[in-house]
Amino acid sequence: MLNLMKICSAMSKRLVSLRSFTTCEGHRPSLVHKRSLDILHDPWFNKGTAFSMTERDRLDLRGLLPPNVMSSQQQIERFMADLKRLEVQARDGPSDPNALAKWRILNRLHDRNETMYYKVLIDKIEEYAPIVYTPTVGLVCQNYSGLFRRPRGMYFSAADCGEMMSMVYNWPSDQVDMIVVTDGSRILGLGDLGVQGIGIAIGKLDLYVAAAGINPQRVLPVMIDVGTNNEKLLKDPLYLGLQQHRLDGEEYLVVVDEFMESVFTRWPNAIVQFEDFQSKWAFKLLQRYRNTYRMFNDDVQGTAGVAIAGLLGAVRAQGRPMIDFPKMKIVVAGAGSAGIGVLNAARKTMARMLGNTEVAFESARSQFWVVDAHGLITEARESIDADARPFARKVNEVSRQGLKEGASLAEVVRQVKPDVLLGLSAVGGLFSKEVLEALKDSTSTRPAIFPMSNPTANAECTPKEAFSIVGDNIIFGSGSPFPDVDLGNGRIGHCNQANNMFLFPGIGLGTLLSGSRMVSDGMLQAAAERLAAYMTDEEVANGVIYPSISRIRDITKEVAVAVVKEAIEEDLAEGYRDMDARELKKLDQEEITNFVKNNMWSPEYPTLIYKND
Ligand SMILES: NC(=O)c1ccc[n+]([C@@H]2O[C@H](COP(=O)([O-])OP(=O)(O)OC[C@H]3O[C@@H](n4cnc5c(N)ncnc54)[C@H](O)[C@@H]3O)[C@@H](O)[C@H]2O)c1
Ligand SMILES: O=C(O)C[C@H](O)C(=O)O
Ligand SMILES: [Mg+2]
Repeated sequence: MLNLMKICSAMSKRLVSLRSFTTCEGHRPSLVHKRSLDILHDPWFNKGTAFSMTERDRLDLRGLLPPNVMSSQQQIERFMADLKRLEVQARDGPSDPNALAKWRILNRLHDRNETMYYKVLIDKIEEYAPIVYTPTVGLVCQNYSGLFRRPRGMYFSAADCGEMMSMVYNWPSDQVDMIVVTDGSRILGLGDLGVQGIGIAIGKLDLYVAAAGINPQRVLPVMIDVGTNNEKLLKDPLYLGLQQHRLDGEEYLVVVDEFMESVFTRWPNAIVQFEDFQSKWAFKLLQRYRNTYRMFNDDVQGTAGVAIAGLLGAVRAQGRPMIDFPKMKIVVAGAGSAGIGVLNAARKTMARMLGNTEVAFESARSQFWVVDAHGLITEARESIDADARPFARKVNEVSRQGLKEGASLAEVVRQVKPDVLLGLSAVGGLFSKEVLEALKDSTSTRPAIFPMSNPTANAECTPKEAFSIVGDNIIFGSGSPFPDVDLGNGRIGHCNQANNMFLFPGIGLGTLLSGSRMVSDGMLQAAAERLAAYMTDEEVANGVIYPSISRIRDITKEVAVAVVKEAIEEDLAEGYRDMDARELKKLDQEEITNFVKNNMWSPEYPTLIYKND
């Protein structure tokens, strides 16, 4: 008896200690209010052939499944065998001929069994991120009307004005942590895809689950359908969205304002990521909401951070000290939401390094040359976009360099001999042979080339073109994934993926767990700096300036830790669940890391228990 009491007391102590250290969500039993087929049709609870016999009895599933109980590993193997079989049968998609077929199969798995879907995605992230995310997600959006099967996410249209506050209650989940919203007006470099742009919100949230461990029951993809200016879609009888031209001006703002008010009324702790809004609205909406709501714009702010990390990586790769960054000459092709976001952030970073004075900020401006669809932007241009104006070059300054208003990209590269050539233009092949030849005269020992536009066909150049024309000793980073280049003699030209996927999941997770009411500039800067410092000196010397996608869960955790720390330091952190602001402030670096790790969802089947109420 005494022994039994000792064992019980030891066990209860162990339970208490387990409770205080293990908050991993996957291990808790889940209460389920359904039985039978309702469970099998519910992707949140469905385990398919992995339901144990006792669970099948308890949940009235016996006879509804083949008798053999499979382990989750066996399920994955069966699924993988099917997926691989298809690779030799199907033919569609551009860079990967089977890409769309793979997406279809993965999407069906997503509909049937969320846990298994995310297990596949996490275990094989390198292979399937390019399918559920960039570049295939672009193809999916283009073909969405044909691919649409089961709805996923919410659609708010201009026709719903006045109704949104009640509509948000149609979503089945009382808790929503992450919302990704688009209006479909600039999907990757593919232009206005209208309602079909929902695919981009779904793809981004897939990475939120896979990389940041946001619970898939608490994500919400959203499409705000205010019409489309894509004439082809407007004429297509099968188009799923509103067949009208886009609302603009006040009419547009009324819709987005109502959406924001409605989602934050129901889910005050949610974070809203704006994605793929045309530049014209991207900046305006960011300014309009960023001090009131927990939101950020991924294309403006996420991209800026990823580019800063890449630019600092390029300085390191040249063997120069970081303080040399403000001396870099940078040519940017593209002055849209992404290009201007990068320019603003790079200028601020340079100014900070130079002492953060007004003089430093002013002088940093002269490190950039911006080329858009009309060529080099100078003050001589008749109408300059307000967001691009701070980067318009002075006429006398550029004339000393042999350049003038509207000079071509090749001329600019030839005259400036930049350290970095960065593309966010959405124009495939813009870094032509002529442009890359001109870059051979760069004054840098190791010029950096960043064709960041997506998807693959919109990349300004391929790594093969860059390495073969400019030379082996370059740094290369593209928005879409490309294979490394064989340089011969066992040497590899490394192709980095310079994509905002290395930041947005960590920014979202860090904001959520800190409970910060806003996403501050400091939090974004901390995220970028963490990414910049992530690679070792040896990796950087080998031209590896971003992690491989197989490490995305780790870098995301690290970025989230940096964001939480910064939110605490700025006194913005209000806490998350049991961890209130005061507790949060007491945590050291290791404890913050554990806090983040323990709150990341993993795809493991919980034991299900029936509860009737
Ligand atoms: N890698 C990433 O993480 C990442 C992040 C955000 C955006 N992007 C990509 O960047 C691209 C642009 O996005 P955006 O939101 O800024 O688009 P946008 O339409 O707002 O801007 C495009 C810009 O490119 C300019 N441009 C067009 N033709 C040009 C030419 N021939 N030469 C030079 N400039 C030219 C336009 O004038 C405009 O300033 C897209 O392809 C998008 O997928 C990549
Ligand atoms: O979606 C991506 O792959 C990156 C970026 O947000 C883009 O718009 O291209
Ligand atoms: Mg985007």
